[in-house]
Amino acid sequence: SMEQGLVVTQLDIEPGECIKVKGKIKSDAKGFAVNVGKDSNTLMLHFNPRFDCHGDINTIVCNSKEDGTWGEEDRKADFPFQHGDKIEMCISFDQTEATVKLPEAEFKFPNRLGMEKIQYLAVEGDFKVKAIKFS
Ligand SMILES: CCCO[C@@H]1O[C@H](CO)[C@@H](O[C@@H]2O[C@H](CO)[C@H](O)[C@H](OCc3cn(Cc4ccccc4)nn3)[C@H]2O)[C@H](O)[C@H]1NC(C)=O
Repeated sequence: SMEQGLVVTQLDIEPGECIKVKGKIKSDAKGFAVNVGKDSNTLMLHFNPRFDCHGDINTIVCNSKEDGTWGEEDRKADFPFQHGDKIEMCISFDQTEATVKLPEAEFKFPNRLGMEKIQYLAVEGDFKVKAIKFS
């Protein structure tokens, strides 16, 4: 079965705080995802870089999930990832939007559910987590 990635629950991340995820993209990565929100069924942000999956090539797909139902997808123009990259991303949010900050790029996604805290983090797919930091 699909091996489960890192999951962190019982978090209490507030607006302006940052979740840092450091890791390595596998050399044969098809895609990976970073999910933040309340739990696996209620996501503020599903940040899903796709190298080659679901028919997408080198495309970041972002979405929200409310009570298990996906929202409208938001496909980003930039794709600042390469196979084998070691990356550090910093995820933060406010009442308006979530931000994924990378060294050379920044992505915004609306806080559609008006979430006031992040309690859940999951990293899935072809990404090897090396460290996480909450600040
Ligand atoms: C063209 C008509 C069909 O539309 C397609 O419908 C698919 C099913 O809803 C869309 O794919 C889903 O998009 C979601 C975001 O909107 C999620 O990315 C769905 O994947 C969830 C998921 C995570 N994981 C774990 C994982 C994550 C990354 C890599 C490996 C495993 N397994 N399944 C993914 O299956 C896919 O993005 C969508 N494509 C388009 C162009 O709209």
